[in-house]
Amino acid sequence: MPNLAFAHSFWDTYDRLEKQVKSGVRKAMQKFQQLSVAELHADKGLHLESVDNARDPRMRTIRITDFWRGVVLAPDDGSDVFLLLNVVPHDDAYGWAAKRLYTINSATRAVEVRNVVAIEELTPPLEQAASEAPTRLFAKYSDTVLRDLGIDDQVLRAARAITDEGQLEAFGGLLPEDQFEVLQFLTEGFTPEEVYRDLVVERRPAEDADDTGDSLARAIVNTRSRITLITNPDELTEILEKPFAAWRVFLHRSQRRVAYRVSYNGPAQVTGGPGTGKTVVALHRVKHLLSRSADTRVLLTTFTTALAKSLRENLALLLDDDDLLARVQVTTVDAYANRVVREISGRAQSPITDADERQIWRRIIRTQNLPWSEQFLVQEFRHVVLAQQVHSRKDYLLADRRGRGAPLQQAQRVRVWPAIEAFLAELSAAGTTTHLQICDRAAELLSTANEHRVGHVVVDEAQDLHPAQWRVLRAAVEPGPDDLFITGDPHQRIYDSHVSLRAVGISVAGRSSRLRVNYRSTAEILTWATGVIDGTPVEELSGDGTDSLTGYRSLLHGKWPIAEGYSSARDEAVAVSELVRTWIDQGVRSNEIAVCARFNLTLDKVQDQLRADGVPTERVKDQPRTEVEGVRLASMHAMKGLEFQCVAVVGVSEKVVPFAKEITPADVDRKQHEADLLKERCLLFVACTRARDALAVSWSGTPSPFVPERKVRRPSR
Ligand SMILES: Nc1ncnc2c1ncn2[C@@H]1O[C@H](COP(=O)(O)OP(=O)(O)OP(=O)(O)O)[C@@H](O)[C@H]1O
Repeated sequence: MPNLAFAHSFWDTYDRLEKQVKSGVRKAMQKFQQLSVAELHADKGLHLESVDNARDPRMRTIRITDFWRGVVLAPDDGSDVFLLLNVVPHDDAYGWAAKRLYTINSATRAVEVRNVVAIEELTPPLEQAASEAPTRLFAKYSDTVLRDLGIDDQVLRAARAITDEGQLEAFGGLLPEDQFEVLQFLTEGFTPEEVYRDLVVERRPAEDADDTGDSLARAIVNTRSRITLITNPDELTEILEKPFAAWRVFLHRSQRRVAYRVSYNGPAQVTGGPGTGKTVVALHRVKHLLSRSADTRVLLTTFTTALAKSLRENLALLLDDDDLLARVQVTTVDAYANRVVREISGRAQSPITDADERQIWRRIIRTQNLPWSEQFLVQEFRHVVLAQQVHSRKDYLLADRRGRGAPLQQAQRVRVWPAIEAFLAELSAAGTTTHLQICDRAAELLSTANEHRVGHVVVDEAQDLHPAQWRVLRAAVEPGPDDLFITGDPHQRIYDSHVSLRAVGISVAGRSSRLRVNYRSTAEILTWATGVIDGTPVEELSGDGTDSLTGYRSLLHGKWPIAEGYSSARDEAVAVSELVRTWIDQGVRSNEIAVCARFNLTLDKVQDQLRADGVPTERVKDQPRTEVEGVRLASMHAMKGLEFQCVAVVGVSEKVVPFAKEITPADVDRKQHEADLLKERCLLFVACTRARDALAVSWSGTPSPFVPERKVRRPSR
């Protein structure tokens, strides 16, 4: 019986195939497990046939349905592993298969694929253009150095013609994977010795180091980062049934480079737009850190309880080993701080809720007859007093209020400080505190309690963390190599926390990488959603300069999002329910559909309508288990970090997004006004980028000014 293996290019399309095509794939795959090689060739239904003019003579197609073909690499060296490469519509399959060539990398011994036709066509014009250029990107490396790193003749010729990084990136998708990665590493300033150590040695199987007799089967086993080999029938069923766990097995080049880098000489940061795999990278980094020593302990942490729950579930999927899992603490920063204080000081903490906090501020505004809003005082306390650890009137009068909008005159500060004191006195009288104060207490205690520290901290969704939360993370781990690994996206900052990481003792200079390819949403959804941000500059994650979405893209295609207005909220709820039912009729599971809104009240209306129409629903805040059926309903804030096949963002009307109450009037404070507007833009951006295949945005009355419909251009295919 032959063996079967799947290349990562297969999953890129498989996940999105319709049910009937998927079932065709499953049936075809079973034949590979049931028939001998001779029987496979003779099977009429499978129709295993060679491809005319294929550059790789091992290329074959198989019949999946009338309209779909599978593309397979058939061994011709006496080995027995068939490699499934792709599932492609009939008319495109032959073109796809004819241009690709699979080879074995001379250094890593892994299977790589290139678009050989495109490289041949593009190299001569590139050489022509380069003849005029003053420098070439790889001029300083000799042919021998490049060959030792696995670069072969064709790639060497192309590399010699490349003059800058932009050209390399543009060419990259055509080049064999490991070779492209070697070239990327070199352009990023790594020495050939470092590339050899971090990439070649890491991938090349030790036992094969001197073996030159490569067979396709052996190389497939060596290509664990891009190919999964099926060793028993149950595994086949499992892998085809659970396609979205593909991230466990395949990391894309840029992801693997950052997640499995042997070591960083201090804190490292990974940024990237929504869906670029930052969480996936954080999880794999944990796996890598655990593999380095048997007693490594890791704190994997994030912002909200829902995100921590999802990290915990996904880490269990990735590690699948209780002993490894026991060495990782997965929790929110606040819960971690709380636990540290409880364990070290022996006293349980009772933080107040946001609602209680606001109530106290309202009372203080009344009794002290203050001219500021409760929102202003909440922010002043959070972003100045707690952020900068201001403990006295004198310090407050001198405090730097950078990022807080209009300056406060001394006379005004003199009036604010008694309000702050009154607030702190109320907390103390009631025996309570705030989460952020607990963080500071934990940081203080950790600085003298080494035994409570962990070996490494990995932080996901870092963009909303407050300086006090950063301080506790800084204190949780001894400064040094691989102390902190931070992932986040400043375009998804929805709580207005602005931090200079350097100021809290975390410098990521020289250890910062960016992911640019979105693996979640279609290019159509991404283009539309990016229009919500409308090019507004956003502050970098580390607080140094601004961040942009330049180069951010998706390789997937689908339908253009639906953006639709209704005359009343009732009509909108009816239409949304109808759309949800259409998605379900098309085969989408109800738990893969989300409806989200700025307010819970809007969700109540849609929920009533869905129930009346017989559609099961679940509120995300109730934390239903992933497999429980029911359309998920969530506020925009609660959508952070989640994803669904289809998403309806409802109630996106003029008065709701941005929500007037959250926006400081421009005449009161222009800077804060702009910051508040950006926060609301980011919120809508987060909600829209949760959708994988379908996005619908709706409103009643006048649409939100952030709805970009008419301004953005559809991506070309
Ligand atoms: N290497 C991979 N192979 C398969 N799927 C992947 C891979 N990397 C990411 N994905 C998928 O892309 C989606 C987005 O990944 P992830 O949640 O890690 O992105 P993110 O950058 O953290 O997103 P966000 O910032 O929007 O929360 C997930 O469905 C994930 O499984």
